[in-house]
Parts: sequence; C-alpha cells; structure tokens
Amino acid sequence: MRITATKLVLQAQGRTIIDGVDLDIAPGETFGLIGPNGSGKSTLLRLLAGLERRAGGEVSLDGHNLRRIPRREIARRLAMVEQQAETTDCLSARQVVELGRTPWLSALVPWGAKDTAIVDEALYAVGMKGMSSRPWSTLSGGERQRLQIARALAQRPRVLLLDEPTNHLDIHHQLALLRLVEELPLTVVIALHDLNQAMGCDRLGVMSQGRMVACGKPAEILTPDLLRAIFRVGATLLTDPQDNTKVLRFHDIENSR
Ligand SMILES: Nc1ncnc2c1ncn2[C@@H]1O[C@H](COP(=O)(O)OP(=O)(O)OP(=O)(O)O)[C@@H](O)[C@H]1O
Repeated sequence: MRITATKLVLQAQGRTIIDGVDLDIAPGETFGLIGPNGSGKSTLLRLLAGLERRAGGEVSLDGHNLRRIPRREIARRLAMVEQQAETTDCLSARQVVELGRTPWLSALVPWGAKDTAIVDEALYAVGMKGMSSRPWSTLSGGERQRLQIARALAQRPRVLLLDEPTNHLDIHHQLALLRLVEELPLTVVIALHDLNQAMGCDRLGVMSQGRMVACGKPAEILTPDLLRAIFRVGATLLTDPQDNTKVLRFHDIENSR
C-alpha cells in the first residue's frame, strides 16, 4: 500500500513541530526516519497514522485521503507501535496481542479459529509464544515491546508504523526484529536512532527541527557532511571483512581535545 503525505504541518504551543513535510512511500518499501532528539520523528509517525487531528496537510493511503476513511477501516490497513505503548488493563500477554484483531471483529463476524491462528503466528514471529499466559504487568520492557509488535502484526495491516521498535531489546532481539521487518511484505515506516541499523532500510528520511531535510538511499544520505551537520558527530565508514557490509563509527567532534 502506498502512503503519501503532502505539506504536513503541526503547531503546538506556538511552535512548529512538523514543518511542511512531503513524502511518497511505495508499496512494500521500508522507509527509515532518522534525526536528532526532538526533530519530529514520533510526531510525523502520528500524523501518518491520522492521530493528530490538528495537523494541516494531507495523508493518503493508495490515493484515499485518511480523513475520509473511517477509523476502523484505517485500523484494518495501518498499524502503529508507539514508544512506551502501555496497557493499563489486567491483561495476559496473549490478550494484548488479541486486541490487534479488534478492527476485524463485529457482531456478525465474531472471534474464530482464523483469529486464533493469526494471534499464534504473531506471538511466534516475535518469540513470545512460550509466555502467552503471563500477566502483562510481570513482563520486562523488551517483552512488552515485542508483544506490542505482535499486536500490530495481528492487526494484519498493509502499512506498519514503528517508533524506535528496537528500544528495550537486547541485541539478538533487535536483529531478529529488523530481519522480521525486512521480510514483511508490507509498507513500513520505522523511526530509528541506530544509524547502522538504518542502513538496512530501502530509503531514509532525515528529520531536523520538524523538516525533512534529506531523503534517499542510505548510502547517499549517511555522508560525513550530513552526519556532522545534522547529528553533530564525525563518522568513519568502515568495511566489515566478514561480508563487506559498510559500518559507521562515530566520533564526538564537539568535546574532542
Ligand atoms: N503535544 C506537544 N506539545 C508541545 N510540544 C510537543 C508536543 N509533542 C511533541 N512536542 C515537541 O515536538 C518536538 C518533536 O517531538 P518528537 O517526539 O516528534 O521528536 P522525536 O524526533 O521523535 O524525538 P526523540 O528522538 O527524542 O524520540 C519536540 O521538541 C517535542 O518536545
């Protein structure tokens, strides 16, 4: 599913938080959002999900204006995992994932074997099948994060918006999640802080002070000049001798003596 944004703007408390962002993300593309703290990545994801009613501009899914699509229909097409997604209810791990099926259920279409299978598959995909009966309140930050991703997968969306999904995850689960995202036949927009992980995206958009200041293939975007100007770090591009993958090593340029 194609996701398009035109002239997105959001102001809050007299400040412009998102400032004229245009985007066109192709079906099946994995688009990474990078940028310093406070540059607008999370807010842009919320705008793309239609969660900020005060926003100006337009978001479209396959050419259909999001504002004209009923919320339930949006939830069948698009799932979002926000940072620190919480659930306050006394739910088990499995029940949290089951919430992902809500947009597909109704009085005429009650829970069925297909929903059970989809939830099983989502729990399996994030390695949480063995913990499905555990109460949410007893789970670690990384386990909760993986369940929120499973909930989004159970929604069976065609667009997945992920806000720093590798937060809280140990390195094994970070790599497993990124591989899972790469292999999903979905359009994915993913905010990332780890620029080496961002190199695995098809394209990157660089946010700075609410504006998208660069957009393109990772190798074209992650240049020493851009890293210095936007992230205020020096960087050296190294080559991993094992598979010739390019790896960035960063240097603090402001406090070096
Ligand atoms: N509701 C709000 N009211 C006022 N300011 C807000 C609001 N929401 C976000 N902001 C501000 O907008 C800016 C962008 O925030 P946002 O969370 O989108 O940045 P981010 O790039 O995701 O940051 P981080 O990397 O730290 O997660 C920040 O300066 C933030 O303080």
